[in-house]
Order: sequence, then structure tokens, then C-alpha cells
Amino acid sequence: MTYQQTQMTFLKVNGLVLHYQHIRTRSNSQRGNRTFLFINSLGTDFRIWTDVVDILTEFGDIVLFDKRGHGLSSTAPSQSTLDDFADDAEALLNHLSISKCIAIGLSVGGMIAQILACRRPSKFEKLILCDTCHKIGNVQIWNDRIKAVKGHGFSSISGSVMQRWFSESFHKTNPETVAGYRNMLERTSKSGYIQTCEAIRDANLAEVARQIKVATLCVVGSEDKSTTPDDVKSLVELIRGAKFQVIEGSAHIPCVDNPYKLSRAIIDFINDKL
Ligand SMILES: O=C(O)CC1=CCC(=O)O1
Repeated sequence: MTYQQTQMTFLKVNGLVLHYQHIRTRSNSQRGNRTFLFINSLGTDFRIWTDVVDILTEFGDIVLFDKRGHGLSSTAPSQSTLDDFADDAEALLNHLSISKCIAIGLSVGGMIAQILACRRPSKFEKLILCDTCHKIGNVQIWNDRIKAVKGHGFSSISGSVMQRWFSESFHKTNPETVAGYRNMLERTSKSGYIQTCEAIRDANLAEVARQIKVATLCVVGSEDKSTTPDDVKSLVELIRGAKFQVIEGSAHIPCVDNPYKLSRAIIDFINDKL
């Protein structure tokens, strides 16, 4: 680690406790006073960003948080919309007095980032949307998944989810890591997971994406089967001036199976080299 690990921190927002970390890395202004806000995907907590954070601490401060229903954050008592998830992130930024940041959102985290950038363009210097789209899956896919988790638990879906999360070569070379992430998924709050599936199922952000005025990079793993390169291209077409990059040999979670390539793309984009 190149940074000082901070203590576990919790904040009450919108009636829920949110687990977050604010890593202040700079003792200077040479790093451009940047802050990166990371928003994670369905069934994961903010540990997925560890390798990327290790690299990006050279370039700015870091804010990580577990979205509602995930990690050590509370689960809402009833159904949440993606706007509610965005409200939590916005409340966290306000609490930390962060007036401008670079949002990096993965999958549903990328959908939340689209809402934030559309709502508050002046708060976002740049937007990095990883393996996401304005619409992910369809009603049938999400209802089937919800039914499986409700009826048979996480073990009924976790094998196929792992196939989508990580590339074939990562499965071969890092079976222990895959097993660890399977544990992460299976230990997610069941109702938090189901509420997030419902929020994704019910969202179509095409209009939101069309209104984004923040400079945006969309990246996707070449082997991503959840949000395929073609899906992500369809998002790129909606966001004015958005750039597009494929992470070769990666699947749905490049911050885990290809953190160096993902970090390179982020660094090039923030330095206007993409
Ligand atoms: O779990 C998956 O299949 C991948 C995914 C879809 C939305 C999300 O956040 O992750």
C-alpha cells in the first residue's frame, strides 16, 4: 500500500448507516487536488477497488463507500430506486465537503454515477463508467435472478455470476481469489441484493445519459457478458463526446481481473491522453 489506511468510518445518511473511507493521500497540491469517488457493483463491497486505489493514490484523494444493502452499510427497510442510491453518494460528498470529484462507477455503480453527473454536473470533473450501460439486462432476467435468490439462496446463482465477473484466464490463474469474491457475493445482505436487482430492473437511464455534460470515458472488458462491449457502445452513443475503451482479456470486473490496464485507462483519461 502506498497510502495510510484510514479507520473504518460510518455516516448516517437518509436514515441508513453508510460505511465509507476517505483516504487523504496528498500533502501537497502537486497532485491537482483531485478526489476520486468509487461506486461499486451489485453484490460487491468497496474492497473490489483495492488494487486500483493503490495506483490512483498517486493522483488524488480517494472516497470509497459501500452502497446501501452491501458491505457494512445498512439495508433499506423497503424498496430503493437508483435515485436513492445516488442520494446516498451525494450526501456523503456533502458530508466530506467535496465540491468536485472524478466519479468511477462499476456496473450499477456506473448507473448511479450517470444519475449523479446528470443531476450535479458542476460537482464532477470527469466520469469513468466501467462495464455499465443506461439499461442493464431486462425484466425477465432480473425477475429470474430475484426468484432464484429468494427461493434457493445465493449459491443458486453465484457460480454463473463468477463466470460473468472474471475472465476465463483469471479463473484459471486465480482460483482462490475467485473463491474469495464468491464469498463476498454470498455474504451480501439478501434483501439488499434483491432491492438492488429490483432497482436495476426498473431503471432505464437513456434520458439521463443524453443529458450528461461531464467529460466521460466508458470502459468495458472484452469478455464482459453482463454489459457487453456492444451494450457499452450503445451508452457511448448517448453521452455527448464520450470516449470508449475496451480492456482486453477482462470480464465484468476489470478492477479485480485487470486493475493495471483499468488504472492506465483512467490515468490517460484524466490527463487528457485518451
Ligand atoms: O452480477 C452480475 O451479473 C453483474 C452485474 C449486473 C449489474 C451489476 O452491478 O453487476
